[in-house]
Amino acid sequence: MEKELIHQALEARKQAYMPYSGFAVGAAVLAGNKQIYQGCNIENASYGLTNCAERTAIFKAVSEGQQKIEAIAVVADTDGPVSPCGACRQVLAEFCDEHTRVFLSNLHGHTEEWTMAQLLPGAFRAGDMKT
Ligand SMILES: O=c1ccn([C@H]2C[C@H](O)[C@@H](CO)O2)c(=O)[nH]1
Ligand SMILES: [Zn+2]
Repeated sequence: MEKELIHQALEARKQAYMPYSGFAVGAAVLAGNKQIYQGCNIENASYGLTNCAERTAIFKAVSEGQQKIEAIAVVADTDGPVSPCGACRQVLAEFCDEHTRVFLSNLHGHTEEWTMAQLLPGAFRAGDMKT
């Protein structure tokens, strides 16, 4: 499973739209009945509107009715395993539980496995709100 997910993230990375940073990222989300949703980073001339590969993949899964992410892989050309940004960690936390497996890798196959709880300890969740 882990190898296939990382492979799918590598394939998704080929679609990256990154004319401003030149940094291509790919992600693959495992959800539902072993379905995989791929994502790449999509930049914008208004830089702040850039969407990371992780969020692209998550939003694709959710928009297809998958609200429970079982695992995610992320790949980029980094020295060590790529490190997801804070925004993506928070968005991931919305659709993962603390045990969700997170595979972070680079082009050399240097891979680390994290849990969601390790990726964003103390994540803010809807259940925290007293409304
Ligand atoms: O984990 C990460 C880190 C960065 N990026 C993208 C955003 C931007 O397009 C480029 C440089 O930050 O890489 C991702 O997609 N995922
Ligand atoms: Zn991000």
